[in-house]
Amino acid sequence: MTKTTIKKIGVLTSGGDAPGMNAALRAVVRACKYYEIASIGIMHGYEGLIHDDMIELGPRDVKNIINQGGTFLKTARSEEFRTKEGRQKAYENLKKNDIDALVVIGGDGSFTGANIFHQEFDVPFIGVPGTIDNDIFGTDYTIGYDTALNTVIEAVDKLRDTATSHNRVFFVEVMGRDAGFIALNSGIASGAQDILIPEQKDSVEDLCNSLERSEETGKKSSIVVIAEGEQLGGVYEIAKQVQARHPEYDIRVTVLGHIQRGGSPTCQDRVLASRLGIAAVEGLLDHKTNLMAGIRSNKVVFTPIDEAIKKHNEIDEELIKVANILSI
Ligand SMILES: Nc1ncnc2c1ncn2[C@@H]1O[C@H](COP(=O)(O)OP(=O)(O)OP(=O)(O)O)[C@@H](O)[C@H]1O
Ligand SMILES: O=P(O)(O)OC[C@H]1O[C@](O)(CO)[C@@H](O)[C@@H]1O
Ligand SMILES: [Mg+2]
Repeated sequence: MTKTTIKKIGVLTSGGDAPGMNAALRAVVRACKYYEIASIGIMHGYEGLIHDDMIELGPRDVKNIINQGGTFLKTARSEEFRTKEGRQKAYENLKKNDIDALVVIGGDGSFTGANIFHQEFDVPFIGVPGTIDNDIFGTDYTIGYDTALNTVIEAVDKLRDTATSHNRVFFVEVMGRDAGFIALNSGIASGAQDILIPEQKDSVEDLCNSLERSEETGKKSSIVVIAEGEQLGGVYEIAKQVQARHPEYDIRVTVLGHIQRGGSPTCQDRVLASRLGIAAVEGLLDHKTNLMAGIRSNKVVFTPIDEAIKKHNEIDEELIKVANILSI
């Protein structure tokens, strides 16, 4: 199937939604029109392939969505697609709808699914990294990450107001079950006293030392940003352990949760999504497959999907240093 002339591209969004997925969808649909091929939107991620839930899309069908969070196509974490039978059904529906290739907008799991599907049925695909976590190798930024960061700092700025008024210590949990990019960058931008991420070995003792150090120099309230995937047992457990060592601290915990996944995408996410959506279509028309379109040093690049899935962007040590120096 790889060398078939592509006349119709199917596009889906899969995994956790991310602000900017709609802008990517819009770009895919309009690029298809520009290159005079058809596009079809597959609903609910891989579920829509399995259950033949798809809609033909033209340029006007994706109007007024560039500014909207969520995903017009809906998304899902499809258990059935993890099975051979589920993927067989997906392939049959793909043939039935004359779809020649796929654009998969999602995260590492979605790319893994597409890769297995390709190995089994030789369906060409290109991945577009849409996840707030920024945990995908081969791109400096994933779609949704910048918006999520801005949502976090807006929330933490508000928490700072009340923390300061009451002389409190706030522990704020942000998303990132495996990655600390949101925590590290939002923590720096919101002036956190400490930032705990899964990629770093932290301890409650070090955290207490940091809080005590700032207290000694006159600090009356603090914000600690903690990534969801941090290894010390979760934000409530960390707060409990700090409270045990410092009964005098007035501690509060805030879990920002799914608020981080919503909202109108930032300019950066809209532009990124627009560029990558077009690149994915152009790549497929150029008979590229099993690649992810990403952005590196502000240039569109393609990375083998295996690398995008298996390799990891390292946490930038310079950012750790910045966070440490500024929390003096
Ligand atoms: N090994 C696999 N085989 C088949 N399908 C898979 C596999 N891994 C993931 N998928 C499919 O991809 C979907 C999305 O994967 P996952 O839930 O890991 O999210 P993601 O794409 O990594 O996005 P995010 O991490 O941002 O939420 C899964 O629900 C499943 O349908
Ligand atoms: O919406 P769900 O299925 O609870 O998933 C939450 C997870 O999805 C993400 O938002 C994106 O991968 C993670 O940061 C978070 O751990
Ligand atoms: Mg993932």
